[in-house]
Amino acid sequence: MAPPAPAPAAGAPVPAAFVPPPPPVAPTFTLGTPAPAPEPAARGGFFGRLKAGLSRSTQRLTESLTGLFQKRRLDEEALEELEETLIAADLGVAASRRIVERFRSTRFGREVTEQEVKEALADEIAAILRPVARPMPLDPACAPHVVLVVGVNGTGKTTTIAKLGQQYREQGLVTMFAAGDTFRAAAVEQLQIWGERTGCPVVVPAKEGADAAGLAYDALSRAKSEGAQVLLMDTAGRLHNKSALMEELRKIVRVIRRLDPDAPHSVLLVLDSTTGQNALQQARVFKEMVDVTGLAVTKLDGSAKGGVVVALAEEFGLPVHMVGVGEKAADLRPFDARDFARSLVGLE
Ligand SMILES: Nc1nc2c(ncn2[C@@H]2O[C@H](COP(=O)(O)OP(=O)(O)OP(=O)(O)O)[C@@H](O)[C@H]2O)c(=O)[nH]1
Repeated sequence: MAPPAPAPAAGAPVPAAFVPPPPPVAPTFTLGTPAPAPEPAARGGFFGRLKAGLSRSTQRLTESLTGLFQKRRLDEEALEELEETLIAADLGVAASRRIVERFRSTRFGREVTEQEVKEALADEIAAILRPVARPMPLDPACAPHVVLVVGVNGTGKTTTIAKLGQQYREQGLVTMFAAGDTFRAAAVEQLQIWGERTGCPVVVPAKEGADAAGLAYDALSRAKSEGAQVLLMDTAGRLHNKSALMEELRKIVRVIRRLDPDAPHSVLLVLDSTTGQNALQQARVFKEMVDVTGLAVTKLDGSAKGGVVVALAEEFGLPVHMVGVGEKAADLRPFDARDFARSLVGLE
């Protein structure tokens, strides 16, 4: 598995994935509506990447399952081992228990094969994920629909904004970025580069350390006056200073509501799947700070802890709007419960 490419730096060559967007096509208003290109190929490609990407997570889970279910009676001991395996694969205690209880009530005492167990597991996992697999609703009539993008630094916020910007532009939507991580010059610069590559104007702070809420206000005023349909706002992610960050995020929300009482229309929390249980903790903390409306789970390619998506679904029930399975704009895709569940347990 190739390691993630480094974040773009000023003057870095343009990655092939971020070629200038093609001419706008008829607008569709949910993220990542599959391109009208040959459907099986597109799906196969994405499913293939998800499967390949999740292989480290899958391996962790299936290695234990293989030893466990070589035509074996599903007794108490086997159920206990199954529960431990699921917890070790980052699915979380609650979801693991729930799945095991379903196994107990439907298959207890029966002789089961590994294949049967995998199929049944995939079904149970998909059942937990299905209610949260929902695309991010977008209403360009809000003029603009404001998406506040929050999360710890390094989880993939800026890249996710860039990918979304590219996709929305391809859908013909006038999209703008706000570089709200005002204390990190590198973050502002990075967003400016992505703005140039994706053709999305970027509102930047007047100086390093400028008030993030002021920047947000300026960005929304400009987006309104320039007729933007979507405004993607980057924010700081300094979790070590939780109370200052909370104050900053709340102030941003207060201030932009002076211009649009319904803003932000979405608060997208970006979580890095490779951090496993940390992602759960981050979700808890950010939910306290701000009214998170949905999740983007990144870096599922190459994560050994992809099972954490199940734990997130079980604990928070927040919509998982999109998942990142690579560096390209097209690698940010809507979350499909069945595909994910089957990939995780190593099924086609
Ligand atoms: N493999 C892979 N890498 C990703 C994915 N999403 C983001 N990345 C990489 O993760 C790294 C961090 O992403 P950023 O977008 O810079 O993260 P950030 O949250 O904005 O972090 P700061 O810029 O530090 O605030 C970059 O190298 C991205 O290319 C993904 O889905 N898969």
